[in-house]
Amino acid sequence: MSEPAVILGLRNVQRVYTQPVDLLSRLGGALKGGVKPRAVHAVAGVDLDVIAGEVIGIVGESGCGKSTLGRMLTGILPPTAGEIRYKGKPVASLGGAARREYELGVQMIFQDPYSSLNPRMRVIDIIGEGPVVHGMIRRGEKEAYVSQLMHKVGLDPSYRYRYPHQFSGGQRQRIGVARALAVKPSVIVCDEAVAALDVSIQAQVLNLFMQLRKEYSLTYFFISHNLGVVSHLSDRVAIMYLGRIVEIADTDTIFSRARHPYTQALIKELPVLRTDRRQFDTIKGELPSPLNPPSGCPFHPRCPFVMERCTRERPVLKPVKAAPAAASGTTAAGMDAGKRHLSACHLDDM
Ligand SMILES: Nc1ncnc2c1ncn2[C@@H]1O[C@H](COP(=O)(O)OP(=O)(O)OP(=O)(O)O)[C@@H](O)[C@H]1O
Repeated sequence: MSEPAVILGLRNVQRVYTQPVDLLSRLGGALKGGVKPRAVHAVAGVDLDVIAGEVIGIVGESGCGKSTLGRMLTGILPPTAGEIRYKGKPVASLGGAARREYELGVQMIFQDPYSSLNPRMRVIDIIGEGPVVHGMIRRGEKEAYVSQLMHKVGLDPSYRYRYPHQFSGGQRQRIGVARALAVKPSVIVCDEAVAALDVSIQAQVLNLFMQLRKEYSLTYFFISHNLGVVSHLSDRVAIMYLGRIVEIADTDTIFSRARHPYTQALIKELPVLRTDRRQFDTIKGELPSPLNPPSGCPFHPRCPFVMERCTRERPVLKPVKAAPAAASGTTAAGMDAGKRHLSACHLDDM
């Protein structure tokens, strides 16, 4: 069987922020004069192959590094260590036309449809200027091109000379989708793309994503704090905790055979999750500050199954041993990169 095409490959990707002092104080430090900025490992080493055409969901609590990871994928933010590859080539080494192909090929849709669109620009320019500037269409073709894209995303093309404030939240998010599509991307990174919308509108926008996926053969990197939202559209789900992936598997496996206690806790909470909540309040304790991460397994202070080993040794992400009932002749190690079930928990060694 041939290997699946990896469109984005991440190897030990990290992002360290030097935390400015005012941010430090927001993180709870009782800071008086003389405090030096400290390093925050927002993303502390992520290995991941994103397969062309898949929808991969990234889930975790606020502050676990999801947005930072998403921004690194688009090139907005460079990693401080590790490597990101686009279609097999290291992004850091791309220049000229190849760099431009990557930057256009990986587009981002942001959470806030109110602040992510320039209020002084008309929709025709928001959607159409990128393709003109990058030579994908001629200026004279802009009107027809934008009208066609507006139609595709469910907007009335006759509104193309309007400004963002003349649209509802859901419509603005559709403008953001059209702007991303306009430069013909292969990958779309959706960062909490429906979190700011009413629940009924969320469903419409999620359906739009799925419809466009088929039509444009898109790969989605779908970031959300809400496992419920992610489960509806993702082929695979990666669970992040304090800057690292702690479990990853196809969506059905995550729901039927989650191995990591954190994933299990997220699933248990699902019936009580509301889309406007950013914290999972039934998991014991709070997400530790990345300024001062716990020793050993980062989840150990909140884990109901904590063992002595967990307090001193950080478990690595490794293939989950197939349970005898679930093993159907294929071992986890023998499965392709897109299907593997990996978890980072010492319980798996028992
Ligand atoms: N520009 C920055 N400077 C300093 N620290 C930052 C910066 N951006 C993010 N951080 C810190 O990095 C960590 C990860 O933040 P990030 O926004 O990536 O997490 P997240 O999971 O996307 O959270 P949210 O869902 O709230 O956006 C947090 O501790 C955050 O305070």
